[in-house]
Amino acid sequence: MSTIAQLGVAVIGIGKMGADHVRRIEEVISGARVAAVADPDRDRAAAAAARIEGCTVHTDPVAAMAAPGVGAVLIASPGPAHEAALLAALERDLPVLCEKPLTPDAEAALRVLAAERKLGRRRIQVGFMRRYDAEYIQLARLLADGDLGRPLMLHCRHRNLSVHPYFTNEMLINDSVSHEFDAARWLLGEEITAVRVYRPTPASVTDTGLSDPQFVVFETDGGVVVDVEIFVNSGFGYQVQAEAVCAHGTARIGEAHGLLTNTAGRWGGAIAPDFITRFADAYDREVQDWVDAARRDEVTGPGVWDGYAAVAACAAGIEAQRTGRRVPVEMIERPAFYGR
Ligand SMILES: NC(=O)C1=CN([C@@H]2O[C@H](COP(=O)(O)OP(=O)(O)OC[C@H]3O[C@@H](n4cnc5c(N)ncnc54)[C@H](O)[C@@H]3O)[C@@H](O)[C@H]2O)C=CC1
Ligand SMILES: O=C1[C@@H](O)[C@H](O)[C@@H](O)[C@H](O)[C@H]1O
Repeated sequence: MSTIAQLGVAVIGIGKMGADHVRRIEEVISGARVAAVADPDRDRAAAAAARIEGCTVHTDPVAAMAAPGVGAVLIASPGPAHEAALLAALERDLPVLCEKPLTPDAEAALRVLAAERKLGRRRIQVGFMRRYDAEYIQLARLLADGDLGRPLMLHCRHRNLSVHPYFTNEMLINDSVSHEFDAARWLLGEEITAVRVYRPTPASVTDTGLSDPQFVVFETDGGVVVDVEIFVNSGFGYQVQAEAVCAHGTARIGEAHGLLTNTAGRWGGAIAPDFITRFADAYDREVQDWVDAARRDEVTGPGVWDGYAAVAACAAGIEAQRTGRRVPVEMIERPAFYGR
């Protein structure tokens, strides 16, 4: 097996996540360098490239993919821009790490799936970083061991300090709850079959009409019921918690992260401000794994099928959010190409 000496990565979209991934590739992980960056905001892209020798700056993602030294693509643009970038990367047969959501709707996800199948080999990994988080991995192993018995329910809480002002109700599902859809599929090894969304009297409604918080309930084909409190402008910090209720016990992650203090008649600790802090280790492991696999010409992380399954659940979630009804998830049969 041959291994590429060092992977030259084109990073597409240099916002909050893209800039953090540029730093990670340059300063944290091994085996890769940032060879090109692209953002419609040229100054933003130039600022990220400023201290990186040989890194070219582009406003057009396709030009970045064609730049000298580029052998892989990391997509961190907003969801609606993912399909075009994914198809362009597949046309060049480049390995890709694409931030979630794969796409904002199921039709676009199926076009990406068809393009990868036509290429004839898996090239795309989707950025479901919770699969690389130490606590999630512990929970996954515990459930797989079976000591607690059959999982019956998952209770999840997903709170952000705040989100971008452009965040919408659809993004609450596509960008935020997509993590719980993927985590539940991965933890349980089951597909999601139906989604319902409750909208309590909101704490806030933003200019985009985002009503916050919301409560999402979904079912799996193994009969597990999952509930998710999603509260994206909570104003107090970033919390991602999950509790599995099984036939012979329960298991909980995400309760307290980091230092706990006892002083002056009080105990307490800090809450992470955002995902960049809370999931720093998970992103590092995710990107390192992706680079290592890409250098061997492989994809080992969550792929297009996982991205599509989450998008299909999101589509049902958005319809459920709009109508207040229980909406079944519509999915195609899993192609043999994507294994089991
Ligand atoms: N895995 C995770 O935990 C997280 C994933 N994300 C995902 O990362 C992506 C980016 O999110 P943020 O960094 O928070 O957004 P952001 O708004 O901070 O950054 C997006 C950047 O993409 C640029 N952009 C817009 N259209 C573009 C296009 N067509 N081509 C290239 N660049 C374009 C914008 O100018 C901006 O600089 C989204 O898909 C989001 O869901 C975001 C936060 C955490
Ligand atoms: O992926 C993410 C963001 O896009 C999303 O906006 C947040 O709600 C999530 O917590 C974060 O992990």
